Amino acid sequence: MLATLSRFQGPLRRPPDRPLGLWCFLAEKKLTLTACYILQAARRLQVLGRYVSTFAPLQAKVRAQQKKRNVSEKKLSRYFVDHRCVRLVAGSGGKGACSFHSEPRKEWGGPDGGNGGDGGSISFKADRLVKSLAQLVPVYMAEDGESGGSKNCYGRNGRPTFICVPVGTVVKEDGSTLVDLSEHGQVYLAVFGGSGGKGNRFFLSNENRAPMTSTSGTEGQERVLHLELRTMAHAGLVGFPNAGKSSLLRAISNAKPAVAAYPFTTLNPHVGIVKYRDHEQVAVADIPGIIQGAHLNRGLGISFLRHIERCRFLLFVLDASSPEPWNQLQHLRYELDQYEPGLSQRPHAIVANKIDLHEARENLETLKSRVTQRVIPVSALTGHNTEELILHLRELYDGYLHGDGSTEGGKPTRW
Ligand SMILES: Nc1nc2c(ncn2[C@@H]2O[C@H](COP(=O)(O)OP(=O)(O)OP(=O)(O)O)[C@@H](O)[C@H]2O)c(=O)[nH]1
Ligand SMILES: [Mg+2]
Repeated sequence: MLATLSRFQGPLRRPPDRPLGLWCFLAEKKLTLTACYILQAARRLQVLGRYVSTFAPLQAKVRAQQKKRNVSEKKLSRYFVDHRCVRLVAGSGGKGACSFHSEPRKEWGGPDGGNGGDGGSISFKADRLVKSLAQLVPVYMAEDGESGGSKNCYGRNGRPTFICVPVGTVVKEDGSTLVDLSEHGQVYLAVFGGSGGKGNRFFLSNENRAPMTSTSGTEGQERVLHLELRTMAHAGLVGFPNAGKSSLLRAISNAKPAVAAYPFTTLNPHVGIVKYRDHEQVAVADIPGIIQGAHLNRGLGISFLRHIERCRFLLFVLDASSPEPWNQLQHLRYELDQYEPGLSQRPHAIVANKIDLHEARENLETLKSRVTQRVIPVSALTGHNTEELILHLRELYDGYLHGDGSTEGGKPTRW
């Protein structure tokens, strides 16, 4: 017992050769030092605790302050893919098994070969979180069904494959449209998997008590399909290059398309949302510039006009400062009708942009007298009269909700 106690006393035990006064001094110093260490450790922990607790909100604040970087148009055209050709190969069915039941003292167990599983199918699924067809690969192969086994075991079916595509994807085969995936969650079963083969148990009959027949599964369907993405927006900005379409979209919505003083700055459609006080939202798409002869593949051609096809109403953006802006309107209408007859007759408004310039103000009256529709003079640069445009946009949208949208047969699209 004494020995144990003396071991516990450990370092505080006075060595027999040390005088009592010195030993007390050293012991006291040791205690003080230990207390200091404990205090220091506590302080460090406190500091660490404060650091840990304030770190996350601090980071969040920094993150919130960081602006969303504008992706350059060149990069965007790499990421934004609006058409793709894919080969789909569904899974083949599994083989049926040929086997006989085997058990001691049971000589004629009978056939027990199970059927093979069905091959996996491939479907397209519209997903509102997917924005481009860029992630699609050229070939999709679904899983094959498993072969059947003895003891009446059926093979497992191949798992179905779902390819997520953006809402607004049109699936075509040899030029004809198969389906228009215009609603979130809509599924189109593109290729069916092959059916599984039959095991010899399937062929058991009164005439044949020991069938040796089993069939192999059928091949899965194979198809080459063309996918096309058509941007879904309520309004489309249509105009010549440099007319100020992107500047206008920047002025009226939260979108940030690139703006520059050279033609064909915009290479891909951009969608901006115009928000109203009653929480209605109108989607406006900025389409790359069209030039005279675009239908003959001049400029960027008319391949992107497929994005206009989906727009319920159009905003013809004219550079009012250019000589004879009314001619621009004629050419734009002609090009649209070349792509799809009657496309230019959709509900529309004419926007005379760059009204801050002297030449534009001079041309405005002549432009108004030359066209029958309403002309809205605006300046995307200074923001002058954009309110009138936003209000007119709402009128067009209300017209679409109450009449035009329902004539298309579908539900009006809301953002
Ligand atoms: N003075 C003036 N300049 C404008 C106005 N709107 C646009 N611009 C200028 O016109 C040039 C072209 O503008 P963008 O918005 O890129 O024109 P865009 O129609 O989108 O051109 P693309 O993308 O090439 O089809 C830029 O230099 C703008 O600063 C305006 O209201 N007034
Ligand atoms: Mg542009």
